[in-house]
Amino acid sequence: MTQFAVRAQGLVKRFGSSTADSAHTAVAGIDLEVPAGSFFGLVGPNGAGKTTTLSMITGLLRPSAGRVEILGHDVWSDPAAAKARMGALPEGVRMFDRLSGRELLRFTGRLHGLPADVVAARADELLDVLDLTGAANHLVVDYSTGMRKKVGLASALLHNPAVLFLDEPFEGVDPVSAGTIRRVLERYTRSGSTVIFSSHVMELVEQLCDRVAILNRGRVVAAGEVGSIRGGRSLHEAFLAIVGVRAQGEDGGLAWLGTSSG
Ligand SMILES: Nc1ncnc2c1ncn2[C@@H]1O[C@H](COP(=O)(O)OP(=O)(O)OP(=O)(O)O)[C@@H](O)[C@H]1O
Repeated sequence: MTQFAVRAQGLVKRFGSSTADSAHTAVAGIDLEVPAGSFFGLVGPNGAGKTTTLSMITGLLRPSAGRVEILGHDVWSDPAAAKARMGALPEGVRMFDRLSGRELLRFTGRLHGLPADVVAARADELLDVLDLTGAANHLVVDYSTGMRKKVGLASALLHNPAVLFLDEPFEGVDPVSAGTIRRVLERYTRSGSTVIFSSHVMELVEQLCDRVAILNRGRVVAAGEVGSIRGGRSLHEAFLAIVGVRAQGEDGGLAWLGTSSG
């Protein structure tokens, strides 16, 4: 029987009053099944609902409707069990950035209840693998975007979770750091753990993931093995065909753009 790392049923998120005209449905009923051991990509155009979906799945945002399980544990009725099994690198969530990288990892490890010596050893190893040893004693507030992503990834991995959620882990990251992150994730999934990450970089999703879900306007419009979604095309082409691109010339207007007046 397939074991699911993540099972989401009927997830809905409405922002604003549910009755008023101003209510906005960001996620309009999502079902998602991620088999344990998958490298799973969540893709979609801007505003499709990726971050909102990941936030509901990881217990950061309460759904308006629906339920989510992590390895059989309900995220909202049994949060401690579900959260013990997951690590997350959310987008835009503040870190304790007045700590150094090493302090942040040690603090995170102690929050997970790990013994101090285990935390210290794992923190040093993660800092080394992620090329952060040289910056380990610098404040996180002074880190570059790529360094912040890497220390966030280290924090998410420290307690060796079975399921890892990453919201745009490669956004704003240079190719060297992206390669480092990639190697760590590949090493992690080889041991049977599960990664679910959102991205706009189709080439990366195509190379890394075995399964993918395409979101558009708050719904899953395609999901399955990457090969079957691609259907002989590149994932980029499949994405454009499934999501739909505006026909040429439909951009209209902007006749003034590029016609210099002086
Ligand atoms: N706190 C909020 N209040 C109101 N609307 C919100 C809120 N958060 C997200 N939304 C809306 O929900 C929709 C989905 O947003 P979300 O950030 O989940 O999309 P996304 O697929 O992650 O987009 P991107 O690729 O641009 O990061 C958008 O229309 C967004 O404006």
